[in-house]
Amino acid sequence: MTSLVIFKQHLGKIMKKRGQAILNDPLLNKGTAFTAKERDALGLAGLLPHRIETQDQQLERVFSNCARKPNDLERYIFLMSLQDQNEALFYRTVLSDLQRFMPIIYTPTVGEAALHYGAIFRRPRGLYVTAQDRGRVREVLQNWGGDAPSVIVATDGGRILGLGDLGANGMSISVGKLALYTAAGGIHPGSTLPIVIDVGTNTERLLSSPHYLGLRQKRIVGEAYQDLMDEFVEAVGEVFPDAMLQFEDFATENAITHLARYRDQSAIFNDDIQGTAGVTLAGILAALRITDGALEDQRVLFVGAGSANIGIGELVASAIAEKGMSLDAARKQLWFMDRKGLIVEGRDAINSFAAPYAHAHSPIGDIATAIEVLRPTILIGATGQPGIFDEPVVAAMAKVNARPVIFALSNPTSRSEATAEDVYLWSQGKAVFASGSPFGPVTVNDETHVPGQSNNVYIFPGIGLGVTSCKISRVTDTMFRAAARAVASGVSEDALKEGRIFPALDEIRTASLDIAVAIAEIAFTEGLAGISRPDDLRGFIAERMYSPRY
Ligand SMILES: NC(=O)C1=CN([C@@H]2O[C@H](COP(=O)(O)OP(=O)(O)OC[C@H]3O[C@@H](n4cnc5c(N)ncnc54)[C@H](OP(=O)(O)O)[C@@H]3O)[C@@H](O)[C@H]2O)C=CC1
Ligand SMILES: CC(=O)C(=O)O
Ligand SMILES: [Mg+2]
Repeated sequence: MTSLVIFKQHLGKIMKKRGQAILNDPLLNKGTAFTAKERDALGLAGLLPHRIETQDQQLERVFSNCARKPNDLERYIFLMSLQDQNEALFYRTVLSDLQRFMPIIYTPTVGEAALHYGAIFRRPRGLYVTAQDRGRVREVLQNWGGDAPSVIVATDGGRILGLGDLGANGMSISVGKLALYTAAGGIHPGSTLPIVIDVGTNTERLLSSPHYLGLRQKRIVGEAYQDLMDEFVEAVGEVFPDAMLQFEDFATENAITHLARYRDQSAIFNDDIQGTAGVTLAGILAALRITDGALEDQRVLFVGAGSANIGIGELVASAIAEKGMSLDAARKQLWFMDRKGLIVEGRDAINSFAAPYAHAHSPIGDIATAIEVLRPTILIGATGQPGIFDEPVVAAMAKVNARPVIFALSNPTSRSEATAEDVYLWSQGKAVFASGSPFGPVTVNDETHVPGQSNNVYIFPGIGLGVTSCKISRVTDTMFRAAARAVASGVSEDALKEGRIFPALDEIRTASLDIAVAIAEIAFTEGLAGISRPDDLRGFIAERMYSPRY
């Protein structure tokens, strides 16, 4: 369902609801901004203070209240409470300054919120499907009761950011991702549905915490887990047939298994595998405009062989192969390391998904040596291990490249493989650097470098916008390559001059629209769109983007 249709539904709803029911509905509530006419027509007389405010005046109050909070976790709690009261004002706030507010509602602060979900819990949001719901998942989904969602984000909390298994606390991530679908992708907030699939947790700290709100048991595994997932996906297809389903922050093996099992059933994708791949390919393409390199000439060393890096490897290999070589040959340019060192042919304990990258080579244990031997042009970390890109690693990259490209993708900031400051300093300002969580500009030898944020937030909102606007039935890898090209081409020459290889955050809605148009074109060509191609495709999609102004 498009945002436009949802918007019309809400207009219909506001005509039906009256008085307190309107003030208690965050999708309808405007608080002190209801006009005198609206107050009379909607039975609000006496329910609000006398003074009528503009949204800008309300915004000023939000800013000053937010500024008074002692830390970002308190600002997160405050903003989530605003979202529960007045969604339009919440999104107006977030969009007024994404640079300031995105790190609060998303990484890094959302990581802290996920760690403390039970302790800071105020009110439920979304749906909680548990292992005990086996056999009645449909019924649970039907209890949603709100408007049918067009975008669902579901996690089982198996690997939240780089923070490990957080069980039911993973709900914070589903909520955070969907806030960005609305802010960055213009998906109407009334058509988003966050879900946690609570299958337990293996994290002892949570199991013994008095505040933990999830199922207090170890994770279900094997057949019991797979059966629940099958039932869940089937139930989503029946209860919410028009919804796109995004899998988020499943542990790697489950992430890869679910994607392979369900991706051909409907519009389903995995953000950590495909969204991360899209944004990183975008970053590489933009970085090559700085280094003056060609994609097919790159050698990439991936540190970490989990869902994030494997997804990136597969997309980068397919993009290199598009330049005119076989997928096998393209994969030979990509190398992977895990905790046991370089993944090479014949080594033990190689996961099946990493096997295509186990090239013939002698073993190498540490990253700096691997760089000296393999001479990668690009180094990508997705390990959740802070600081493993240390001075010898960065110096080795700077020794073998005039402009080394280094991505430290792990989130939140506390898990980043390196800080921006260290990478610029240790490479004497030569590195083209991006990170999963934001870092500020760094000046080295009087030159200021602005790190990019290589985070899938640059991809999934645009995918959602395209899929929901044009009723796209499948989300394909071709679409993620197109999304990457769309984001990379949105990076200005001025941005590149300061080392920034992603669009500025205040341009993210344009980037999402570019992606939506690009993937819709593919869907029309491949017969995957559920509508006829509008003459003005860009205008058609743009007019479906939610605006939080009253
Ligand atoms: N920026 C973005 O948009 C995104 C970032 N991420 C980030 O990526 C990170 C990883 O996610 P995911 O791939 O799912 O996680 P996994 O935990 O499945 O994978 C981590 C990988 O890192 C390896 N590793 C751990 N420690 C080291 C080490 N010291 N040296 C070399 N390799 C090591 C592990 O090796 P082994 O197999 O031997 O244990 C494993 O292969 C997370 O921190 C997450 O926040 C994820 C998605 C999007
Ligand atoms: C950004 C993201 O999806 C992650 O760190 O898991
Ligand atoms: Mg994720």
